[in-house]
Amino acid sequence: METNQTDIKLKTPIRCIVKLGGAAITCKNEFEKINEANLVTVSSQLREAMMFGSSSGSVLEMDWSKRPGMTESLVKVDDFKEQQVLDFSSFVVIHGAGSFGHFQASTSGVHRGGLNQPLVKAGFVATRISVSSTFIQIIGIKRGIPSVAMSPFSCGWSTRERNIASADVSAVVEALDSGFVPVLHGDAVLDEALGCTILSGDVIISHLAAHLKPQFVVFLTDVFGVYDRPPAEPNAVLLREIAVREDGSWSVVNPTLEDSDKQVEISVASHDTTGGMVTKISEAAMIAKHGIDVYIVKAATEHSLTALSGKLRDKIPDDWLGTVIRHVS
Ligand SMILES: Nc1ncnc2c1ncn2[C@@H]1O[C@H](COP(=O)(O)OP(=O)(O)OP(=O)(O)O)[C@@H](O)[C@H]1O
Ligand SMILES: C=C(C)CCOP(=O)(O)O
Repeated sequence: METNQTDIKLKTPIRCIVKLGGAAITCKNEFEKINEANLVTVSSQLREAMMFGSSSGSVLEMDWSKRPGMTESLVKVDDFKEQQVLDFSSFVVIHGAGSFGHFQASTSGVHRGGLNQPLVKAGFVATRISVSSTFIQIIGIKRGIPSVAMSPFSCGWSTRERNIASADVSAVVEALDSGFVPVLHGDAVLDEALGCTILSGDVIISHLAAHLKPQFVVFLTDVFGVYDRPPAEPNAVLLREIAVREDGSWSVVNPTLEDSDKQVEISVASHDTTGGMVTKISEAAMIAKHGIDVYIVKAATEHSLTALSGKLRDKIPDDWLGTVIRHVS
């Protein structure tokens, strides 16, 4: 894999890489519909976690621009002159597509490649417009978080047979070192073998974690964690802890199942072009292999705030709902 980074040195160690799952921040089955309530709560929780648990202090929107049709911005340029420099811990945010991008990509087959076909080429363009608009709305609802957009396609990321072939993280490192919160997203990218494909936010987070070595990784989604079968099915059991072995294989250690190596049953929405929960678990296992704890948790809940705040690193409280994926030697 050509990743163009030999020795990555961050000025400050990175605390957390978080994925805002498309199933949580959008209404995944409705075309291009944001789940605004979740997004607002998630943004507040992110800010609180970045500010080391403090929810106090004035929140200044980073963008005071007044656009046609918008009411007057509450923030004025002069407000920034009185503001103290805020001490944020280092986070990287990646958001999934949810109801943005997956519909365009699946109807035109962008994930399967074939850029020489007019429908695929148009689909590539349409997918990128859609995922970029999600992005704009997400950073629009920011809570004083100095976020900057870094689209994988625009940063030159590409794949070969759907695996990352080139993904220079130096721009992400520079943004972090300059005090910004880089925001990346699942994207349509060029593929050396297929022409094009869809790069999932779940794969991006795993690539970044391998190179940036955060203290922990959080996947926020619309269910409490990984279940032994699709959570809508009767008697689905939440898997609280999954142990990943040196060779990347994994098994459930809590709760104790009759057959701990039994694969979990997973359903994936028909318009999902990136594999849904299947991809998430395998990428989470890859991350855990590096000794980085991964938490899969329901967004906009007390459990997601606990995970984002890093409190699970010492001890997992009995009443915490979510799935921990960690390395065992
Ligand atoms: N065994 C399972 N355990 C947990 N969730 C499952 C399982 N099988 C299917 N699912 C479904 O997986 C979905 C979450 O995965 P999905 O990839 O859609 O999340 P996301 O990362 O939030 O979205 P996106 O990929 O659009 O960013 C849930 O809505 C859930 O119903
Ligand atoms: C362009 C698309 C559909 C990106 C998909 O990213 P994901 O939702 O994180 O799997």
